[in-house]
Amino acid sequence: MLKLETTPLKDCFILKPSVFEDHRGTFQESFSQRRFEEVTGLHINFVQDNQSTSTKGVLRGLHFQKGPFAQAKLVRIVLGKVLDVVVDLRPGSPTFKRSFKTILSSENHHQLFVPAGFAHGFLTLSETSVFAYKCDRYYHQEADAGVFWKDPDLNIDWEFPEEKLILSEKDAQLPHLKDLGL
Ligand SMILES: Cc1cn([C@H]2C[C@H](O)[C@@H](COP(=O)(O)OP(=O)(O)O[C@H]3O[C@@H](C)C(=O)[C@@H](O)[C@H]3O)O2)c(=O)[nH]c1=O
Repeated sequence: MLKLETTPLKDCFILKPSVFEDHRGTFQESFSQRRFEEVTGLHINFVQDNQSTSTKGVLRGLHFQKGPFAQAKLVRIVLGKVLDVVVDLRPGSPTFKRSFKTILSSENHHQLFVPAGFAHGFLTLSETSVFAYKCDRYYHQEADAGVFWKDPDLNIDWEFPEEKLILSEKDAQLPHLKDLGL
């Protein structure tokens, strides 16, 4: 069984797979194309799987790929706990510039579907995290883009002490929405 829960953002949803537990541990189908299509009605050809590890306080984001390289992503946590944040950057969408945040953890096993045209980021809340995601477009360095995590126009409460955040040099210098003409 795979359950879908809507979010306040258009086309963005949470997937909750069945998790089987026994004396050995747990089992889940972390992705089944057939079940994904049945539950979402979407036919998406995921072509790249990514995995990153982070320590507590690492904030990656908010990222997207520009134009024709925009990626839909199906994101999940393999180990640990993160605050996952998405922003609808699709001009014309009824939820344009609105954000949504949710906890993804190896306890709740939730997955988040991030539509193409969204910016995405996450903050590691556990001592370490292993984050995994599927993308429907290949990585293109030239199309790599992002929005500053603390953009006042987004007003996202990351619920974490700012002085303890760890960012890449690139992410610390990302533009604001208004610099992107959004
Ligand atoms: C994303 C990506 C990065 N790279 C390389 C580029 C760079 O040398 C190194 C680290 O890249 P980054 O610093 O961009 O990695 P990271 O900050 O983890 O980027 C990721 O953040 C999350 C929030 C997302 O949503 C992803 O789509 C992706 O943008 O890995 C690839 O080779 N392929 C890829 O698909």
